[in-house]
Amino acid sequence: MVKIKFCGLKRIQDLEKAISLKIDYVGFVLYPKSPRYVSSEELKALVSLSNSVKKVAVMVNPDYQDVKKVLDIGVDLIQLHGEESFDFAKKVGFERVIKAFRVKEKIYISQEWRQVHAVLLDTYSQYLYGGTGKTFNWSIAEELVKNGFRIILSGGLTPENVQMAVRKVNPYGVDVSSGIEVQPGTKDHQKMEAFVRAVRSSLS
Ligand SMILES: O=C(O)c1ccccc1NCC(=O)[C@H](O)[C@H](O)COP(=O)(O)O
Repeated sequence: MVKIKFCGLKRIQDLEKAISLKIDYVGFVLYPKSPRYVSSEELKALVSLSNSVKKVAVMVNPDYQDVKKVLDIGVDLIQLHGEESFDFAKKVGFERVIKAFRVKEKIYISQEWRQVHAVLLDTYSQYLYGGTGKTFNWSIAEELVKNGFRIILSGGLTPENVQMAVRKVNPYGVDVSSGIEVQPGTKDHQKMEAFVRAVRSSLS
């Protein structure tokens, strides 16, 4: 079954809805310039309510000390969403890292990155690190899956297009943020349900 990650959760009621849908990962954005930013205090409260789901902290070019503090709060995985090096991921611990790569027209990802928990492919923008709501050429993701990468497909997924994406790419997982939102940081519960339904019926 394709794994599902909802990202950019800020509100307790959205987290509770995500948990009730039995998805696999929830993501909290710790990048201060994001409209989906959560503070350490907010993170603590959200993490304490998320027992039955993997908790992912999304960070952009963090210091190792900041990563350690976040792991101490109880998150399971760190999504490195900037230009972090392979050595930095090694220091964090490969099993705890989702490495995001932002795709323009082409991308080369060296084989050593296959050691991390998963590689997340998102859409490149010169203005935003994430949450663009835009798709990229899924053939690039399809190729990396065929080359043995554990890919979480992201960027512009919605309840309407996710089934097509899963059928084309056959990813390990899918990630969505703005496609299930009313506005940045406020999730739409009907869209959350529709997204999960679409993913779970995509292979039948
Ligand atoms: O969502 C953000 O605001 C964000 C800011 C800085 C770094 C990463 C961010 N989001 C990371 C995610 O994993 C999003 O789910 C991903 O970019 C897809 O977003 P969307 O295209 O809106 O589904």
